[in-house]
Amino acid sequence: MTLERLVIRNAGQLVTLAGSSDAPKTGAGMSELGIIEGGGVAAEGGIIVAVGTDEEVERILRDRWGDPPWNATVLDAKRRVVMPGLVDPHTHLVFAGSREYELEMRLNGATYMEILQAGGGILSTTQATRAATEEELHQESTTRLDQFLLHGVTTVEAKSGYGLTTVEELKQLRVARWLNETHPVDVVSTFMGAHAIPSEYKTDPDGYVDLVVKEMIPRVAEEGLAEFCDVFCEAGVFSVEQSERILRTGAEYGLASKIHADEIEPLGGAELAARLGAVSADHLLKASDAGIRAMAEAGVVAVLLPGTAFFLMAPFARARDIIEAGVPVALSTDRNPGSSPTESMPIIMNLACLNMNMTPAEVITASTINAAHAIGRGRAIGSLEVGKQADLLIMDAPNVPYLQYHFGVNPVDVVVKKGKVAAAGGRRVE
Ligand SMILES: N=CN[C@@H](CCC(=O)O)C(=O)O
Ligand SMILES: [Zn+2]
Repeated sequence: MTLERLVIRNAGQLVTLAGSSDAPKTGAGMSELGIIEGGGVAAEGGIIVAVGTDEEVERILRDRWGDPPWNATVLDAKRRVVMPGLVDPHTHLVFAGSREYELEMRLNGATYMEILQAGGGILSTTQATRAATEEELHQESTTRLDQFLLHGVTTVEAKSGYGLTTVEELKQLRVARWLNETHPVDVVSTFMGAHAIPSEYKTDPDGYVDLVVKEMIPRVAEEGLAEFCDVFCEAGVFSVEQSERILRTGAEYGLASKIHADEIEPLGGAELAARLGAVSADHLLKASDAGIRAMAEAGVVAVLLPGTAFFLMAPFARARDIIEAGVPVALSTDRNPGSSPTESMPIIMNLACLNMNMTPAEVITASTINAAHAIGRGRAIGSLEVGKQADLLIMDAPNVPYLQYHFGVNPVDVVVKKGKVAAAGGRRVE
């Protein structure tokens, strides 16, 4: 059996992001993209086998495959940007329904938390998700994954958290596993039973924490359904103490910690993430200076979600302060039906640049190699280096800054997933 071969040549800018597979980029390092002008890349069996100038790649391939013709798919990048596939490290992918009516309520003055406390928000999506079959959830989520793919995302993290009973949380995670098996986009699962206090436990929140800790986490671990455990640590949802108990139990069962931290109130989620050595702390709109410093010391990745600030009409996270403090920053859509209903990482990247003052180069780092580290995949994806998975994009842009300049359109032309063309010209390729 011959392994599938792919060659991309004639990139105007080949954005490699090489050299950060062991640890995410921080500070000035976030601006180092390892660009090769006039570059090329080749893959065999889904793995990158050559990266360099076109001449270097040709030489490596002659050594490896002999004289051409090579029986390979050869793509001409036409002097455009070639870069790693985007990684989205924070989504609530698997759910049923939509919540457009809440946008109108918010425009009329209701807040996100008021809607949740009145039994709407996450709780209304929970009702819809409980009522859906696994097949229905798989179908709805496949449509979302298709959109992710067309917008250049080749790996997503997906959280549970719209089940809020043991059976329903396991159902969501099984759908995520099924999507990973059936869709070209890789799906990395996170258990987030602590996403909201379900109505049944409204008067007994600690009883719900008991259920998460004593029943849900052991079952999730037993079935091997998730790699990470996440908590919505927020005033009126899960306290710092409750969050700590849940995340420590998750860690005992082998689930690495993530946390929705300091999104609406400055509760101390960033400090907790640092104390626990969490892989990432996400949102951070209200993170304190001390929390940010502690994250830098502990090496916690900050996953910033500017789509959420934009859609909730809230002040954006302090990306500049966070980067300058030495915290590695990643970006994500936070795809969910309430606070960020988009699969477009390119739009998120535009928002990060124009509303959080991240440079075009930092935005690329945050959406590739640093995002890969935020889900424990830094050694496998997120950069174009020999031995890594051949997930890459040809963009309709002559250079990196152009990607943030020509906003509001989908800049992705070709998506290569594991060495095969998975989408081109805005359509999936089977
Ligand atoms: N903030 C908590 N969870 C999600 C929103 C989920 C929802 O509204 O359905 C978030 O990350 O923004
Ligand atoms: Zn979220």
